[in-house]
Amino acid sequence: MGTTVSRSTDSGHGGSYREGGAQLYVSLKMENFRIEGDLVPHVYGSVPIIGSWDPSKALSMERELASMWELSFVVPPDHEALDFKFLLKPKYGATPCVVEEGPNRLLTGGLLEGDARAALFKLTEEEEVLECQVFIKADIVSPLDLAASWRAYQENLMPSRVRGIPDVSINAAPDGAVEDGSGTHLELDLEHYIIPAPSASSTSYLANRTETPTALFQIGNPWKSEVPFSNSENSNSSINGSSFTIDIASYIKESEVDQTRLVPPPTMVESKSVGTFSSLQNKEGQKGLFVDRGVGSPRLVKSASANTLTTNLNLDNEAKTMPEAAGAVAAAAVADRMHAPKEDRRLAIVLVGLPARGKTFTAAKLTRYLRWLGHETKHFNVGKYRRLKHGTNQSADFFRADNPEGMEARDEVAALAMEDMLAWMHDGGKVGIFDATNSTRKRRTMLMKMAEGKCKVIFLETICNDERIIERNIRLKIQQSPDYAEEPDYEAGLRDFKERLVNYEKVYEPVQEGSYIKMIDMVSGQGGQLQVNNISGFLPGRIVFFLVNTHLTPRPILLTRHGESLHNVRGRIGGDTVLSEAGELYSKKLANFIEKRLKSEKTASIWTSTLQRTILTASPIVGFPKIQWRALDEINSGVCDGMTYEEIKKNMPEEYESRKKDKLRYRYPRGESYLDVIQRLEPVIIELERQRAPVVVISHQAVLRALYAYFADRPLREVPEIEVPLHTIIEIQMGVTGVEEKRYKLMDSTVPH
Ligand SMILES: Nc1ncnc2c1ncn2[C@@H]1O[C@H](COP(=O)(O)OP(=O)(O)O)[C@@H](O)[C@H]1O
Ligand SMILES: O=P(O)(O)OC[C@H]1O[C@@](CO)(OP(=O)(O)O)[C@@H](O)[C@@H]1O
Repeated sequence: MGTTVSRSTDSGHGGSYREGGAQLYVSLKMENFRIEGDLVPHVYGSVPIIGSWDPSKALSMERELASMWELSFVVPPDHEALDFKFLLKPKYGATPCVVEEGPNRLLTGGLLEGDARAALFKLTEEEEVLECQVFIKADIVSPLDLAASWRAYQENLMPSRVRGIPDVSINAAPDGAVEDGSGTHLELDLEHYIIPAPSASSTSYLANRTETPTALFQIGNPWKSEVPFSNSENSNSSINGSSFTIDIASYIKESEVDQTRLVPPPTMVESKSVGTFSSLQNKEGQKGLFVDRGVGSPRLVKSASANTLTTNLNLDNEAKTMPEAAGAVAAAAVADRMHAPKEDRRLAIVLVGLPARGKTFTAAKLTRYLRWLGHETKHFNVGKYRRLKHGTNQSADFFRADNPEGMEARDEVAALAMEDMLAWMHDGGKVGIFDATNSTRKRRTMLMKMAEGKCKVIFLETICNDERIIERNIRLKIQQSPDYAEEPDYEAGLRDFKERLVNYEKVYEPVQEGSYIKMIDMVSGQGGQLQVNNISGFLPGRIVFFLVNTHLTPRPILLTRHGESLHNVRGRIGGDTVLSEAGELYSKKLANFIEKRLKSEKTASIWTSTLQRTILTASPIVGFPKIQWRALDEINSGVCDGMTYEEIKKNMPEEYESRKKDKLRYRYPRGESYLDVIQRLEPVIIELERQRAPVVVISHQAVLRALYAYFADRPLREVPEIEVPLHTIIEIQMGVTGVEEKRYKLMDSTVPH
């Protein structure tokens, strides 16, 4: 038995690895079949992360395979040399504690000094010696490597695990049609396979699904309402105990005289990337710098179940709701909370635009995206406030700029909605989306003043110059808006709405002030432009990136799990097994279904994961390019991979219970959590938004739950329980009214999962 030592020489960092903040990444493995009972291999040594020579603070290695134990950690940059030793002791006890024989092992500048040797443990007085093979790998990694997302590290750049199948492939159509298992051609009547979709149709009027006005239900003068707010620097506020009074009338008045203050010169767009270092505390209460790389880091990061990941930064109450350790989101939030000015930690996206320009549509979509990514977001629709306070039957006159009562009433409801939004942010809300026309500079100035010192404001203006699209939008509005629900005469409604539009057009002032994003003719996904001014920061950057990729071209997205796999039959999770007989039959039925469903489409693509069961499910599909995405791989169940749920319950009861308690945040040791999965799926969502042709996604249960939650606008907490049965296709129809869903069940599944 011996020891293997390696040090990456091609890391490209050159010179001293301390330069540029590069750090030492150490991966240790120990192999022996005879380590049993309570004894678990540990590592302890000269740096705090491995206990500073205190055996009780030694880091425990994790079982990777039956006979292989593993531990990786990153040494903080202020430690030149690392002395360490292996020891055996119980995971949660101090004795017995058997330290390996021989001198300390010394790593200097990433190189192991002295002889490579096996670890020898004297287990008994009678000199019984246990010899373990040891593998030591040290690597110099730059902070960027560590901080970058799962995509960046070599583990994820490995080629597909399914040998012989290229990442992109296309099967030519064979002579004759796809056959089913019995050899006869499947004549599919698609309608025959439709089953009811579980979620309510999302075509209902989007504004109805926005926040319920709170300010409207407060007693007293609506122009003077109490908002619990601590910031008292605003000249329009007066302190009253811990609450603070906003005098809305004075905001409006003041904004009439002071309109030039908010016009900074246009600046370049700045996009910042952030690292993912976070100071974490482990179960035993030891402090150490573990590196939270979010997803896909099974080799790099010490096992970390959800309950071991608690930030010890004493941040504000946002920390309660922030999905910890959710990769980029958590990293950005930590960085923002530590470095950004207080008001920049909350973001108000204020919509601007004439009626029927897609403001509510865009606001709802952005809300859905940000919530899905884990940012607490709410959509405040001023129209809803107006309808509640003034009824649904206001005529076009109400919207005339020379109608003082109408103007006052409209400003009032806008201010009330803004007030609700700011109060919500004060209670921990992160992103408020403020949806109204806000089409004059005076109104925007009022909103800016209200938000001063409390949140960052970005205007999001939707502009459309295509008369045909405007006409279509107007007709959609008449059909959907509660403003015309009681108007029996469609043409009269149309005339009134057009008159309302003219009233707005007369006083419309496009945004030229503050930070803004302008979406100009961005409906088709081709042409059009997105202009940005004075935008910086992680979240605004993501928002711009999201918006630039969205469009309204109608197309279906078909989501399906792979056909039943051998592991499904045995009730085992994860793995990379082939299909069962039933699974193979499904793959043929699916090919048949897709052939028929996408018959009239000029192009389409089939996306699979890199696991055999999805690739095999796609294999009978012909004529469409197939693309393998590693991001579509099933949730990584780490050390539980290949086990049944019963086995996990029996052998790792703590893990089983932790998952049961919080399935969304629970991270399998050396694997992923649902939140991790969501983070790694973000590029998939962006690409699904950007595609204009149909896409068929053949993936896995956990991944499809996460994708489906985005389209169906389901809250994160529900994600791990969403039903995604085998042998069923979920069709998401993207289009001008939003997202609609249909389900087709092609065959029964023989197993519950
Ligand atoms: N960027 C856009 N430009 C033009 N029309 C859009 C845009 N985004 C969505 N739409 C379309 O506009 C229709 C009406 O949108 P809605 O959000 O109700 O308008 P608004 O809130 O501006 O009155 C939507 O159903 C959608 O089809
Ligand atoms: O999060 P839970 O409910 O465990 O579901 C995810 C599990 O679904 C499974 C089946 O049990 O997906 P898949 O069918 O893709 O194999 C497991 O591999 C995976 O771990």
